[in-house]
Amino acid sequence: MKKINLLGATGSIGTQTLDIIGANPELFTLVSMSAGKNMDKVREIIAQFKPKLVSVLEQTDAERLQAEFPDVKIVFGEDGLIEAAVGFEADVLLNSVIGSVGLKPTLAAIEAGMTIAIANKETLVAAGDLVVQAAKRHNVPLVPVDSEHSALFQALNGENPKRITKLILTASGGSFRDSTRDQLQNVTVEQALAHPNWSMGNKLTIDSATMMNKGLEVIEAHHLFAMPYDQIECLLHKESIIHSMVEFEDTSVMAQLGSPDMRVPIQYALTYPDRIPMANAKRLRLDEIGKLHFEKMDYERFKALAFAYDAGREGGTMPTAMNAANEVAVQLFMEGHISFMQIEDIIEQMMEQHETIKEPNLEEILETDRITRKKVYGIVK
Ligand SMILES: NC(=O)C1=CN([C@@H]2O[C@H](COP(=O)(O)OP(=O)(O)OC[C@H]3O[C@@H](n4cnc5c(N)ncnc54)[C@H](OP(=O)(O)O)[C@@H]3O)[C@@H](O)[C@H]2O)C=CC1
Ligand SMILES: CC(=O)[C@@H](O)[C@H](O)COP(=O)(O)O
Ligand SMILES: [Mn+2]
Repeated sequence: MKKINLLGATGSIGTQTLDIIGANPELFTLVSMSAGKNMDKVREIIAQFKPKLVSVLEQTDAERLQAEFPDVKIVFGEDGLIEAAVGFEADVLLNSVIGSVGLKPTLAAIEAGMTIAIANKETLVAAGDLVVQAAKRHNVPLVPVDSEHSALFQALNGENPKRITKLILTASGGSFRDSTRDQLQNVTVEQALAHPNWSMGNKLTIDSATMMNKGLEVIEAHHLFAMPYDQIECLLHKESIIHSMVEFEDTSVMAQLGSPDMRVPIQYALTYPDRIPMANAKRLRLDEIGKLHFEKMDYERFKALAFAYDAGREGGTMPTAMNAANEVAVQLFMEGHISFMQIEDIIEQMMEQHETIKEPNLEEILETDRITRKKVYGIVK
């Protein structure tokens, strides 16, 4: 029986993780969880999964929940999130919170010696070196949940990493993949939220539309697989059937395929190195799909992806600043304060202004994140 602590339990990855836990009660149990503000969902989860501890964002919500569920320990805020990550000697932290707020709980869980199943890519972008170094120091596995990285992880199973020539991340192109840059001037939030293949949380769906998601994933891959940026390539693949590929010295290419269903990589992260059957999943029928399409990535069209390569190559606190600028800009776009194209402008401006700290410590990373967010709010005001 694997004891799981789940951050972001009310979100897209969180609820799909709960589906897997619920479908396999003899294998997995939910010990501790966190949520943000969705209290209706929290009540449902407590009733079904009976976790020992629940962390929420706001103190007032925590007090109300505590009165309703006296047998559950209810905590809140940043400290609560850390407690939810490390509590009760659980075996695995599945981190599916959104944003760099996931960094401190991840480091705490690594220090507690837990296996980390990581969906929360912003943490790896903001502080990949720190997280990977800590995981090595504590001999803790970092198991990817993100579909592309799970694909790479699977394609690399049993391979000699020295023989890799490149990692190929596939990209759907997002909601505006068939639009020119001119056509993006007045697009709406609703249009940006219409992803062609995946049903995901709002922030990630917008990231996919700007192609910043692929940029975050390039940096994520750099850290998870210790691969130089020159050996990480992105390829447009509209169907999201090939989830990513690895090319080796002998020219062989290993790909992982499947219908777009995040429960597959989530479950694999929980059962690795084993596999178990997947309830109600659609089997891949290539004879029905017929054709798969591939296009060269256009870095002029998808500027945010080019920014991410720049930030990754610069290293230090530059990816931290880029990520923080993106998180705030996406929020401001969703709230109607800026246009879609201004997301890129803000990221570019913040990266130009940022003075990189090489080999930053945790405080320097947190300070970069805080200052960048403040600057973005400042310019938009
Ligand atoms: N969705 C997907 O298919 C995939 C997601 N990922 C990554 O997984 C992570 C989660 O994505 P996704 O599930 O889509 O996101 P969602 O927006 O659906 O869920 C985010 C979760 O985090 C909680 N949350 C939001 N803000 C805070 C905060 N400040 N403090 C504590 N908790 C907070 C939310 O709580 P509440 O809703 O209660 O407010 C919710 O539980 C992201 O890093 C994303 O990039 C990676 C690959 C695929
Ligand atoms: C499901 C998943 O892993 C997302 O991160 C996905 O990658 C989004 O797809 P695109 O960014 O390729 O549109
Ligand atoms: Mn992905």
